[in-house]
Amino acid sequence: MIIPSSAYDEARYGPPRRPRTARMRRHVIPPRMVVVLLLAVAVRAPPPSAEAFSFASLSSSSSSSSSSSSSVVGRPRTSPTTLRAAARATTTTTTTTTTARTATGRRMPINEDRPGLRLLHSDPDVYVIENFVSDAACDDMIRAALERGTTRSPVAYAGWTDDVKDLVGLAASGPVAWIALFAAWREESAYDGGGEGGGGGGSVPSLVAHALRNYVVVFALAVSAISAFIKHRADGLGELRTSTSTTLDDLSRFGAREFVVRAAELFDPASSSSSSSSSGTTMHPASYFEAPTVIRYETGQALAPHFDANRSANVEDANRGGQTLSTLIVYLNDVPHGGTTSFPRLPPAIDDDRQVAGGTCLEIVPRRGDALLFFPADANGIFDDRTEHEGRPAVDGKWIARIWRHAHRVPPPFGLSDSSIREHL
Ligand SMILES: O=C(O)CCC(=O)C(=O)O
Ligand SMILES: [Fe+2]
Repeated sequence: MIIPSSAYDEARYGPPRRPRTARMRRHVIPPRMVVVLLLAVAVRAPPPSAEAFSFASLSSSSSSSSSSSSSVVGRPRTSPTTLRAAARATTTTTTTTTTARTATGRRMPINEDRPGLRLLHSDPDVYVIENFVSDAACDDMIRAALERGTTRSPVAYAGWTDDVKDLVGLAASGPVAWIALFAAWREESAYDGGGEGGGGGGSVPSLVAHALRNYVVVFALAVSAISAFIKHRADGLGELRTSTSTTLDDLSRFGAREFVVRAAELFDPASSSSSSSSSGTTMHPASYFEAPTVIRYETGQALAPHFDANRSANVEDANRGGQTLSTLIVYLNDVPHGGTTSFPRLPPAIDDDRQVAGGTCLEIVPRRGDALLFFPADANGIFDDRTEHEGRPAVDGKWIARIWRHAHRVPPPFGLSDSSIREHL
């Protein structure tokens, strides 16, 4: 809080200010004014970047015991607000931004010869892969999820590091500095103009000291307000994802194992068993996966438009393999009504029976055993905003299993353990 000059307590805040000298009074522009102007110029805020107020990353997570995460960025249809979100735990991160930063690089490589691979959209590439896993594997994954129990897929705030940085930076260099300086100047003026001591005080060091003190106080208040605002936004983001989910990290179950094996073959054309990491050590391709997450949508449940990549992945997702380079979803049941996966920024797939008839954007009808494959970021981890997507509200019940392929090894509890990979893959 800015302490009004009338309440100023010199005993507490510093020694009495010395009276102004005659020499100081002769200046046309009082020195304190010069200091205020100089400081104001020095700290003047640059124009906020377009993204300064774009709240984007949320991350949602399932509350299963071993949580994996990914990030989804979403903009709810119900709100014009842009949100950026990244998923934590078994989930989804939601991120939307007002400004598009389109990935320009190539996506990560895959096995292009995979039978059943069908391109629905090129650049950004979106594929359907027919019969990616067997019906029996689909049923087993649903059974495993039911046995384990699904819980509400939470949404945790991702991208918060950038958002906090932007807001704090903006506040620190702009409003906070101005308020602190103005308040200090007022205090000084009030003190000079008839305060106790008959016009004493008002020295430059004193003004600077007051400005700094005010700055600290106002800055602390601004940070508290920003924290409360961000928490409020994060809490609200939970509503963007109403499904329930759980993680399947037990590869002794054949359904999950089949899914992971197929995914490993898809992402590592060179070998279905092992590949070399850039560090020279041998890494199984599944080491880059988050453990499969099974997500259940009951009637009316949905996942709002979001992104699976997180612009702040290097920091916020460092313990889960960094950026999400690819999303692989398998539909575990046929969903005749509702529950489509849509890409609001991409055009409909012409003449494709997976495309929703009459749809205005790329919108895929879930069919048991089929996979949907796309790339939320390019091979270098650059976020691709064109891959915004959503799980439309379910009418019939819908089950999916999802693997996020990250840029680096994903250690447990988010990824699969080395022993599990060694033993089952
Ligand atoms: O439910 C869907 O169709 C999409 C799910 C999804 O985007 C996700 O889990 O990140
Ligand atoms: Fe997603």
